[in-house]
Amino acid sequence: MIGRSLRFKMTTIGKCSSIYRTSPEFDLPEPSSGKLGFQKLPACNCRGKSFGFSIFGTEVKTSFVAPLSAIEASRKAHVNGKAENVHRTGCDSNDDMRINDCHGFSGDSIPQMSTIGNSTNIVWHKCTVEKCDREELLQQRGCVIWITGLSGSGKSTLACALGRGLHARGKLTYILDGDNVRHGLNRDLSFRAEDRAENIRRIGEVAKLFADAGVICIASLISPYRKERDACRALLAEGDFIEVFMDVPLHVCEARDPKGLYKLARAGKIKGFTGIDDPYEPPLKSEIVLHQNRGLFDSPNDLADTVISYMDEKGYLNA
Ligand SMILES: Nc1ncnc2c1ncn2[C@@H]1O[C@H](COP(=O)(O)OS(=O)(=O)O)[C@@H](OP(=O)(O)O)[C@H]1O
Ligand SMILES: Nc1ncnc2c1ncn2[C@@H]1O[C@H](COP(=O)(O)OP(=O)(O)O)[C@@H](O)[C@H]1O
Repeated sequence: MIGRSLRFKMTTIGKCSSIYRTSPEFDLPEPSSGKLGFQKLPACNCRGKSFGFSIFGTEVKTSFVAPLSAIEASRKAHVNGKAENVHRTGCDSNDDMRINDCHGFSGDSIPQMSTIGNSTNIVWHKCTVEKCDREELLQQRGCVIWITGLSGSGKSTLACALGRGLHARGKLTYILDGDNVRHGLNRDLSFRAEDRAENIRRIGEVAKLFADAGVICIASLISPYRKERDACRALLAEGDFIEVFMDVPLHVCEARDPKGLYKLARAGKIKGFTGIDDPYEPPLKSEIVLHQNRGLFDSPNDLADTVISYMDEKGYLNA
C-alpha cells in the first residue's frame, strides 16, 4: 500500500499525542516489516546538521524528515538571543510539522517559561526548517554586513553597490539603511545618545532575523558607539557579523556634504551632529576597513568588489 497514512508517525509522550508528518513529496513504499524504518543518516551538508531516512536500505536524502531527528535532538531555548540548553515542553516536539498540538497542560507538563526584558512567560518555539536549510536553498550564508562611518562617508552608496554586485551574482540581499529605517520602524527615535543606541539595537535585531532567514543583510547606519555595535555582533554566531568601517576623514565627509547637514551643524542649526558635536567611536577590530589610498577613494563599485572578494574567500557566497 502506498498511502498518505504512511506519511504520518504517531508519538505519545506523557499525556500528549502528536502526529509527525513525513514529506508529502515522497510516496513511500510499505516496508516488508510493516514498519517504517526511520533513522538519522547524513543527508544535507548543513554544517554538522544531518538527517535523512532509509527505506529498505535505500537512503533518502532530504531534510524533510527533520521532525524525526528533532525528536532525538536536544532542545535549545533562546534566551537573550543566545541558544541555551534544554527547553522541555509538555509535548515531545516543538517542530512546526506537528499536526496534533498539545493542549491542556497538566502540572507535570508545563513548558519552561522565560522572562526576557518585560516579556514574561514566553516560550521559544523552534521550527524544523532552520537557517542552514534556508542557506542550502539560497546557496549562500545568511550574515550581516554592518557598514559604519560618519555621515557622508559613503555608507549608503556602498550598501547599494554591494546589493547590486551580490544580486548580479544571484545572491539575496536586503539593505537596512539608518535613514530609511528611521522613516518607519525607528521613527520614534531622535539623535540623542539613548535613541541612537536603541536605533542600533533594533537594527541589529532586525538584521539578525534577516541573517537567520538566510539573507545577506547589509546594515548601513552611522552606529557611532562601539559598545552598541559590539552588542549587535554578539547577537550573531561567530563569523556572521562582518563589520565594514568607512574610514573617511571628517574633512572629506564635510567637503562632500551632499545633504548640507554639516553646514547646518557648523552653523549651530543642528545640535548633536556626529563628528561635529557628537562622538563617533571608530571600530578597533573591523573585518574590513575601507580608506583612501594616496588621497583618493576607490569608486563605490571597487569598494563593493573588495567586500564581495572577502565574502567569496571566506565562503559566504556558498551554502
Ligand atoms: N544629529 C545627527 N547626527 C547624524 N546624522 C543625522 C543627524 N540628524 C540627522 N541625521 C541624518 O540621519 C542619518 C543618520 O541616521 P542613523 O540612523 O544612521 O544614525 S545613528 O546610527 O542612529 O547615529 C544621517 O544619514 P547619513 O548621512 O546617511 O549617515 C543624516 O542624514
Ligand atoms: N567611493 C566614493 N568615492 C567618492 N564619492 C563617494 C563615494 N561613495 C560615496 N560618495 C559620495 O559621497 C556622498 C555621501 O555618500 P553617502 O553614500 O550618502 O554617504 P552616507 O550614507 O555615509 O551618508 C555622496 O555624494 C556620494 O556620491
